[in-house]
Amino acid sequence: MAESRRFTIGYALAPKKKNSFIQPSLIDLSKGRGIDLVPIDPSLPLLDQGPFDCVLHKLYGDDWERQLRDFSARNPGVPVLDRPSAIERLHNRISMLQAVSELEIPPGSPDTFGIPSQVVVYDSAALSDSRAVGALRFPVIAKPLVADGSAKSHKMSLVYHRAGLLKLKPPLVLQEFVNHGGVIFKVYVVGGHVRCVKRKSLPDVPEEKLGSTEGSMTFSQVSNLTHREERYYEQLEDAEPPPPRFVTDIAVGLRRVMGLHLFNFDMIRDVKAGNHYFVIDINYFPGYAKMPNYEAVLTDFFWDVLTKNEAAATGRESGDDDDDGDEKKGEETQQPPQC
Ligand SMILES: O=P(O)(O)O[C@@H]1[C@@H](OP(=O)(O)O)[C@H](OP(=O)(O)O)[C@H](O)[C@H](OP(=O)(O)O)[C@H]1OP(=O)(O)O
Ligand SMILES: Nc1ncnc2c1ncn2[C@@H]1O[C@H](COP(=O)(O)OP(=O)(O)O)[C@@H](O)[C@H]1O
Ligand SMILES: [Mg+2]
Ligand SMILES: [Mg+2]
Repeated sequence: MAESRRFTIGYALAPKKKNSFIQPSLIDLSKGRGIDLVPIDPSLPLLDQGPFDCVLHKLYGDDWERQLRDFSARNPGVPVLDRPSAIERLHNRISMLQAVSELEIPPGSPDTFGIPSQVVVYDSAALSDSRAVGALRFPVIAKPLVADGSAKSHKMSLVYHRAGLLKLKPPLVLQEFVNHGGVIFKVYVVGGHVRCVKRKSLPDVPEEKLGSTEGSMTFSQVSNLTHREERYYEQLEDAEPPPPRFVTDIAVGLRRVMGLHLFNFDMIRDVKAGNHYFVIDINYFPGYAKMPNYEAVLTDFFWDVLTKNEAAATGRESGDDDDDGDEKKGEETQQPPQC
């Protein structure tokens, strides 16, 4: 009896990511579908490793990107998830959110979306220049411009008043703080699969405090903090999720515009408008292990990428000119998201 085809996915991940994502449950489920997940050693040349049917990665740095480019040049038929040139825009908090402005969503939903007003500040002098920051309404969140996975890139300040800007260290993005009921919606995208989950966020700034509160408050990765306060759980449970169709439309649009398969985005609902949402953050290859049933979702995705790629390669060999390009590798059926 003929052996069934097995696939090998090489993964290159930082140790923390490897520990959270490469769980025995994922390895076993994938293995059962004929997919072996094999670590890539980033300290050795990528070209000396493999062979791989697909490369999965989240590493930063020019050397790694060069290695991936060389790998793709030598192995043009092997999908690399995702292309470094597509990931690049997510390393800068301005180009990241420009993707949202590029979306064309079919009309029909009563819900609307956008990004908060923001300005980029490259040097300290601009922090006291009213031409640069004068149009912003306070409070604002100061976010490091670069989102490179470092602890520093997640360190933010909620600044209540213009004087609070002076101690900040550019380059950074000043973004208007939006009262949103203390809950964010994290939308995880894995190819065609979309899943929305609720997480705690910064609490609203009461109207009476606006304009009167001095100074600033620093914080980091607030949605990952383990708060025991019941208030948060109540807020989370009570929060009405955004309509699934609306979430899917944004997810599909972002995926097309960015050319990425693996990402999530953070969305908040303006408490004032009620049906207006702001996308505030987009992350490449986020913490999928926190997504319910992530093993099955990722295994299905791997299977789709590998089998469609193989079918395309076979078509190419047999002269069937049906190559619809890298963009379509890993295209799956669209699932409605759940919150
Ligand atoms: O580690 P986790 O599970 O908290 O995942 C982080 C993400 O959390 P999330 O899934 O959105 O709740 C996290 O998302 P946020 O930026 O916190 O919204 C980032 O994607 C982070 O990657 P990096 O530090 O920006 O390179 C992700 O960190 P890495 O696992 O990629 O290091
Ligand atoms: N414009 C905003 N208005 C209100 N809260 C915000 C805004 N931007 C960010 N936040 C809060 O700050 C947190 C971190 O900001 P985010 O841009 O998601 O950075 P990170 O990449 O570190 O997750 C969000 O999860 C949310 O709680
Ligand atoms: Mg975030
Ligand atoms: Mg982020």
